[in-house]
Amino acid sequence: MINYKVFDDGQAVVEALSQELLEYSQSTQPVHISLSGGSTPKLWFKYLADHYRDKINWNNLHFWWGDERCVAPNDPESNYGQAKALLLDHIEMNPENIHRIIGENDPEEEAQRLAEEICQSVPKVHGIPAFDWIVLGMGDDGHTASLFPHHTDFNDPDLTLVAEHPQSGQLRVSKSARLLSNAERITYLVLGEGKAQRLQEIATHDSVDLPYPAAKIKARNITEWYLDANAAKDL
Ligand SMILES: O=C1O[C@H](COP(=O)(O)O)[C@@H](O)[C@H](O)[C@H]1O
Repeated sequence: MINYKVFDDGQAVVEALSQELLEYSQSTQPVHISLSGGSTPKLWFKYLADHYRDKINWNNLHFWWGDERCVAPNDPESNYGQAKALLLDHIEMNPENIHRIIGENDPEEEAQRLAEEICQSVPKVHGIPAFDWIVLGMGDDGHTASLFPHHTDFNDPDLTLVAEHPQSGQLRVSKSARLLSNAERITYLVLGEGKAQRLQEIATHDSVDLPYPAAKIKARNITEWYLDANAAKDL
C-alpha cells in the first residue's frame, strides 16, 4: 500500500514539509537530510526562507543532496546553486553543515569524495550510512535523484555513482539506490498535473514490473508521497 499524503495545492504541501523540517530541527541529535534537485523543490525552498527562517534551528540539521549536475554552482542547472539562491543565502546555517556535491569537480573523483564524506559524517545502520530523511523528486520519466529507468543498477554496491542523462548526455553525480534505500525515511515530493499519469501507473502496478527508480526505491522505515491535488488527480 503506497502511503500518499495529498494536499489541495503546492503551498499546502510545502507548509507540511516545513513543519516536518521544524520538528527535525528540534532533535537533540544532528539530523542528516538529503534535499532533492530539479524544479519541484524551488517552491519549498522559497517558502522556508519566507516563513521558517527564524523558526528552524538550522544548525541541528545537515543538508546533503540526492544528486548534482556536473556544473559549477553558478550554473542555472546546479541543484546546490538553486538551493543556495532560494534558501541557504537567507538563513543562518553553519557552512560545515552544508555538504554540497561539488559539480565542478571531475565526476568520478567527486563521486568517490562524496562517498567518503558521507561515510565519515552519517551514522551507519547495517554498515551503510543511514540518512534520517531523504526528500526526492520524480521526473516525468520516473527517474529519481539521477537514477534513470533502464539505466540503473539496483544491485550496485557503491554508495555514489556517475550517471549520464539518457537524453542530454549531461553527467551527474548521484546517491546510489543502495544508499537511498538505507534511509530511515524517504519522502517523494511530486507536484503538478504533468506527473499525474506516471503516478497513476505506479499506483496500479507492482513496482517489480515497472522500470521506474521512483517506484522501486523505498526507505528502511517510512516511504511516503507528498502530492498536490493536480499530481494526484488520477489516483
Ligand atoms: O529527485 C530528483 O528528482 C528530480 C525530478 O525533477 P523535477 O524537475 O521534475 O522536479 C531530478 O531531476 C532531480 O535532480 C532529483 O534530485
